[in-house]
Amino acid sequence: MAKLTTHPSWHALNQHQIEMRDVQMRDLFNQNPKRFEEFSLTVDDILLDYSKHRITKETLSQLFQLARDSNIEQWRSRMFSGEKINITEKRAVLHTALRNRSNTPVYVDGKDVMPEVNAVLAQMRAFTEQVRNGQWTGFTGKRITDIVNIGIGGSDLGPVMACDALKPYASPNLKAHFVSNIDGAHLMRVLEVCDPETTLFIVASKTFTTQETMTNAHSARRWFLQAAKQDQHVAKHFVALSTNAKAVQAFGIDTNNMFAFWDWVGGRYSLWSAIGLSIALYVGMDNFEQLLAGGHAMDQHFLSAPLEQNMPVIMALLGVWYNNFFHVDTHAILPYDQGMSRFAAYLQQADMESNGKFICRDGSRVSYKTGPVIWGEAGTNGQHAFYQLIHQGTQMVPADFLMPANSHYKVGSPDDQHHKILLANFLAQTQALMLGKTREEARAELEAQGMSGQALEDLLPHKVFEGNRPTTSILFKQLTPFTLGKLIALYEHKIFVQGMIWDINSYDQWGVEYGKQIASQILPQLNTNEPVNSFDSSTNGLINYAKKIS
Ligand SMILES: O=P(O)(O)OC[C@H]1O[C@H](O)[C@H](O)[C@@H](O)[C@@H]1O
Repeated sequence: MAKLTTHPSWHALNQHQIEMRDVQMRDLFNQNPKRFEEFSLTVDDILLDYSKHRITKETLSQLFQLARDSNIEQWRSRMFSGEKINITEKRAVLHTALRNRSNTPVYVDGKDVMPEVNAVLAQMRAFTEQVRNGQWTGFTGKRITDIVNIGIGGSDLGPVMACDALKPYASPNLKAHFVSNIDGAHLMRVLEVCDPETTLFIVASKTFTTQETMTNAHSARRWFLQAAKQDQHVAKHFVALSTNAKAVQAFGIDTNNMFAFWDWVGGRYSLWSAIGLSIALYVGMDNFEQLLAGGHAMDQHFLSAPLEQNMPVIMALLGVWYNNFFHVDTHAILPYDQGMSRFAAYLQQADMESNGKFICRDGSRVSYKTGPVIWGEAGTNGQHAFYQLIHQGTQMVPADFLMPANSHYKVGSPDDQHHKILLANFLAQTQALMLGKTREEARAELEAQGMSGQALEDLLPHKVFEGNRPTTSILFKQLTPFTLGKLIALYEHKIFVQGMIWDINSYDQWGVEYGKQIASQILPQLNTNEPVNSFDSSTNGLINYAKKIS
């Protein structure tokens, strides 16, 4: 396959960037009253407005050519059909099969995976219904009031994000807690508010070997047994979500209480699998299946829409445009929805663990930038924290603004203004970032405030906004389970398209493995009193100092 930088479209985009560098979006809007219509797209109720970008029709056509030169359509079929596109781990990448509500067969190694997928969904339904209706009781016969998901990374971030986002659909009888950090504070703060008689622990780990999760799970079991006394009661209070039945058994969880998934589900793509059990318990299986249906609907769009009208493809290409041709370093995720306050954290893993790679699929080093730093915060909180830099800092920060048109919450009075104020802020920010404020406009504004002379001249440069800062607006009707499913799948496919263009393997994570390996070499050193000198001098110094003061 030709290298990315040898495609004619790559070269053309480099040339085109020189023409576009100083083009002002406000001029593009002035020149074309139909810009919004021409640079926006809907999938069901989700509107993607990408008109506030430094792009023209020409830019897009070259970007679509780059996607075609990178064989995006072929790669897309290869992923959906179960080919082992995760080449370093020799695995298929089939989170799409988990939400394949059409039930058409999906083959891995010649075997249709759908019967197994459906069997686990049925097991999840039976279990969640029993817990939610009080039939499943704890060791003293009381119903379950608290669920504690113990997991980290992909076994935590998706469930945390989705439970928070879908809180309006939650059962009033169940509280959901999440323990991920190995810092004992995380577990202890949760246990403090739980009662062992009414708490169900969900040990979520694809590998069932992750140090943080296993340590937390063992400690939770000790805490539980202090009250329950007998090992046999563990069966009522601990379930496992994993691909590793052997390790689950070794931990002491009955495999009847295990919900399986498979090695073709990447950790950061696993919320659709048994890893979503905490979501299903919290909002009910019908709502969980709505989430899956939303993901499936986006899959169908991604598979069938031509590249030019394909939402994930457009988002991916805009990212490539800024990343590789404007050389930006970051991308902000700014949901104007309190329930989505963990969405950026979720996408940090989805995107950065997938596309934070410098090795091409053929083992050579890339000669261009790959994944950007993903970060963000719920609006309007971010406005009062870091938006200053987005408005007037020296670097360009492309940002996605997301918002539901309707809130689940009505606050007090019938003329509740909360949601309108939120929307006004969303719109104001994206407009201001695009328009900026010229020197003339700033001057007129200061004069209108009665300023003049040197005082005005001194203040004037600080009041100018260059604008021309790109944003994507994503507006949707309401944050339902179905819509959340679509949004997550939208970003998953955006990440896929970018990874394929950058010619990297978006589905392994050797960098994370490396950190784990080093931690396991250091841990034994912390259990001795001897001074350590086997590492570099900084690491030795830190270990020895920590020992001295602890
Ligand atoms: O589910 P587990 O096997 O416990 O793995 C939890 C997490 O471990 C590592 O951090 C991986 O890089 C993640 O992709 C994974 O989600």
